[in-house]
Amino acid sequence: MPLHSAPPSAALALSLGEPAGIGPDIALRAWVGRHTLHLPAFFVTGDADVLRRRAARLGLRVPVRPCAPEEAVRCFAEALPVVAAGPSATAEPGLPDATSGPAALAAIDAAVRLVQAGRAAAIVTNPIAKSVLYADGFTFPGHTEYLAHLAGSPARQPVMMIWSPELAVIPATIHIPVAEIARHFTRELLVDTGRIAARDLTERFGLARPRLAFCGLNPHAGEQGTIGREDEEITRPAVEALQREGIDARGPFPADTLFHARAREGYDVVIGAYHDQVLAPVKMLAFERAVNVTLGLPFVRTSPDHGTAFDIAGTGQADPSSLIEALRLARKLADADARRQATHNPARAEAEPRRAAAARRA
Ligand SMILES: NC(=O)C1=CN([C@@H]2O[C@H](COP(=O)(O)OP(=O)(O)OC[C@H]3O[C@@H](n4cnc5c(N)ncnc54)[C@H](O)[C@@H]3O)[C@@H](O)[C@H]2O)C=CC1
Ligand SMILES: NCC(=O)COP(=O)(O)O
Repeated sequence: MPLHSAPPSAALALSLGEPAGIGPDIALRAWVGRHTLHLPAFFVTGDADVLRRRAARLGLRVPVRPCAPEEAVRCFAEALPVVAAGPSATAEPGLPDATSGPAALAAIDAAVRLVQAGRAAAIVTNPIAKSVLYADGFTFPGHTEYLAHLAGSPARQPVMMIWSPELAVIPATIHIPVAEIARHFTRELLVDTGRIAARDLTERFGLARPRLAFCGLNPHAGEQGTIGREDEEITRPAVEALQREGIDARGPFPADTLFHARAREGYDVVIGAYHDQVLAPVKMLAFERAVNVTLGLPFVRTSPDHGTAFDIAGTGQADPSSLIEALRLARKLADADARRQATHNPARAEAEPRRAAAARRA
């Protein structure tokens, strides 16, 4: 899939997220800390009034300024740039309402359109409440699958990685009921996931030969097939298939002994069978620093590792650290994509600013 890359001067697009969640709180607090934290410039896509109301409630003096994406870098020093998108949202903090879903979705759609047009360097998404969107008829499990759909990704399954300096993990199956995990846990899924992880960790994260550790589905990785056959019949053949392609895949390993400090020195990322098997360890180790990254997309997308935290929205207790790390990582990965594109295709890289200008005029 060709990469979308914006001129290095383009800002990051941050989607508003669920208007009743902590997305507005952490966006405002990140902007307040922009100078001391040396944050890359970003603009929010969504309803500017949500941010104005939240700033007033939190007692934050943040000038919220509607602008075009191209003005965001210049504007960022003195105001929080907002690119208007979608309908007004009326939800109070902690209380999503009927305007929540459409507003959250429009903010994501706008961010994607802008990155695809080369008008944003990458997208960072604030948390959405899945149940609120499902109630509104949203048919994708989460951002990960929705973004892959918008990007026209050919992958059988988009890849979610939660990355932190301490530990990086990928759940092979994502937001599905536990009762359905075994049915979705296939050799093809693991091989596809391993390939996408190996490619993005090499090309975007700069690891020469990423080491992928596969978790077993069963206790003790099945104990040679005596506690469930899946790890002998699915996980091991998937690891061997990846090894034949030259990918450094290892396992299956029992999940219970894969996350202690010495074990973590033996791999770059864990590919687990299901969501909680691998997200619980990384959130325990690095809740404030971990970042959700979607792998295999033609543009960069990161997100804080946490959710909408309705219990503390609008109270001033929301910690913006994970969003700050998500902004930093998005900038780093987008710059890596732009450098790679310039190396592999200098003519295209040179034409990119003209293409983006044409897209703006269109
Ligand atoms: N990327 C996304 O869009 C994500 C969305 N979600 C959604 O979030 C909603 C709530 O999910 P929960 O499981 O309750 O997880 P949550 O992460 O929203 O909250 C769990 C606990 O951590 C606290 N917390 C979370 N972020 C915090 C922060 N930045 N600073 C201080 N405390 C924080 C909350 O107050 C709560 O006590 C769900 O609807 C879920 O679908 C969950 C994870 C990621
Ligand atoms: N638990 C992670 C999560 O819910 C994030 O999902 P996504 O919206 O990034 O697909």
